[in-house]
Amino acid sequence: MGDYILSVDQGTTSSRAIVFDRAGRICGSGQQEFQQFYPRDGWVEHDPEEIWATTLASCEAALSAASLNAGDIAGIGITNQRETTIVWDRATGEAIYPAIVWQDRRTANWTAELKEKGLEATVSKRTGLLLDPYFSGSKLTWILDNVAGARQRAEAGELAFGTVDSYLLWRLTEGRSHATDATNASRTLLFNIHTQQWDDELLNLFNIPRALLPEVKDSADDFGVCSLFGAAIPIASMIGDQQAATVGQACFEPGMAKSTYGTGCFVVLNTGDKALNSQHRLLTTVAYRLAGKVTYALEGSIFVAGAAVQWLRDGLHLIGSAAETQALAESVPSANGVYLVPAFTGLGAPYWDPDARGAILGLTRDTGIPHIARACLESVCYQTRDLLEAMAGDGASIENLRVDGGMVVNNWLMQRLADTLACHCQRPEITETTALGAAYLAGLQLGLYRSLEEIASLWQQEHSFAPTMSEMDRETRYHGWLRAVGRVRS
Ligand SMILES: Nc1ncnc2c1ncn2[C@@H]1O[C@H](COP(=O)(O)OP(=O)(O)O)[C@@H](O)[C@H]1O
Ligand SMILES: O=P(O)(O)OC[C@H](O)CO
Repeated sequence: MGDYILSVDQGTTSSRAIVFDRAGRICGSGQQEFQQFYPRDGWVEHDPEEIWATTLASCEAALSAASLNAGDIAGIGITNQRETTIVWDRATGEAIYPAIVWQDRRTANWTAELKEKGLEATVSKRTGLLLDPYFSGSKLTWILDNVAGARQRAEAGELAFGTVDSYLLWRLTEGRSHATDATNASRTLLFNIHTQQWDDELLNLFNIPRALLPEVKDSADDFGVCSLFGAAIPIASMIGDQQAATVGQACFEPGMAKSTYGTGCFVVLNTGDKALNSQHRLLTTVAYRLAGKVTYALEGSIFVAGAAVQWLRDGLHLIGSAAETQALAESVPSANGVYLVPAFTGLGAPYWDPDARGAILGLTRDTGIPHIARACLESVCYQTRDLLEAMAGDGASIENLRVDGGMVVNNWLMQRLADTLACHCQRPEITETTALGAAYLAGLQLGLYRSLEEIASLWQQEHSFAPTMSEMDRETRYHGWLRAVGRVRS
């Protein structure tokens, strides 16, 4: 057995697999995009079979790109888009309904009703979350109530529920393991983050039979064995993607924070063994659980970051590639008063407004594509500032932010981010931090690393962006953003 780790990163728009060596270097990777389904306004679905097929193909491609065989792989780590909800038949492994994606808002009315009944405080106290359709709980109830026979079959123990990690684990172990980890469980609205147990009162509230649920394990644990690649490989870690990036960025000390810019944007701040109760509508979540010990985090979740750039490319056809936004933004001295609020699926933290919709404001006869592209990138910076303002309100001021995700190759965006936040934005050598985090935890479980300290010593900075904008400029621009957001609120 070699000391390579195969890391599976199942994201919202593509499935990826990366082989890492012990030093955290990439040896080979594979990636496949898959189809997004928007069957109705506010609905977003994936085909679970496509999630599986693209994952499997990516793993095979990564092994082949690294010129390695299954026998060289010490273990597999799994990281995944979180909250996305799948129910499958335990006998056949087939899903009974498409995966309902985290961005899906179909249960907004129901979660609003629960809120009106005054249930949010109870739910928040136990889960650290809010009553929002983002999380898995109401999506699972919807499947049980809307797919013929699902509730009876669930009660009879014939069906299994899982977030994408559990579903992949089931497939990778050929139906032998039904488990999740504490980070993924902490996004379901059904899991008590203080007792680390599925919570009977929450299961009652959402009317979920216990027989559906996976076992909850540590993020580095013995999850089973995969024999699909020609040798038996232990699956040694599972962790939600934003938490995995927190590990990949080595944010192991309280006060350290990372921000990931992919489809959405997620800021995660390590709060150590304290589950802070946010007064500013941030989430309290499990950062990782190792050897039964929980490290908590505060999280700010933005639903649309890179997805707005994708919309410029695929929806409006204003650009040919995401990378073009940098030259376009640089080609004009300012956005000329234009603000783009990308509330395509409502607004996440700190607004939590599922009914808000997007807008481009401040258009004049002079507005051109460069201004819109620049406003699009700026919206990512302003939304991050909204989160950091909320964190500051909760007593956490962030001076250094470790950044990663597909968007951080954009140097203009990174400089603008540092200017908007008035903090240093540190880009690491390896920006595939999500896959890296899952690999590190698998390596920890298998004894390739002795401790988190050893993992932290592997983190290397590629570039740090320092703020240069005047305070007056920064504040004037941000106030314009707040006014624009005020215009799209429901
Ligand atoms: N140079 C760039 N400038 C701005 N945005 C970019 C750039 N390159 C990629 N992106 C955006 O980054 C996102 C892809 O990041 P990635 O981390 O792969 O996303 P995910 O894991 O959510 O699928 C896309 O939405 C894309 O529009
Ligand atoms: O697939 P990503 O990288 O956009 O991440 C999605 C998040 O996990 C949703 O909570």
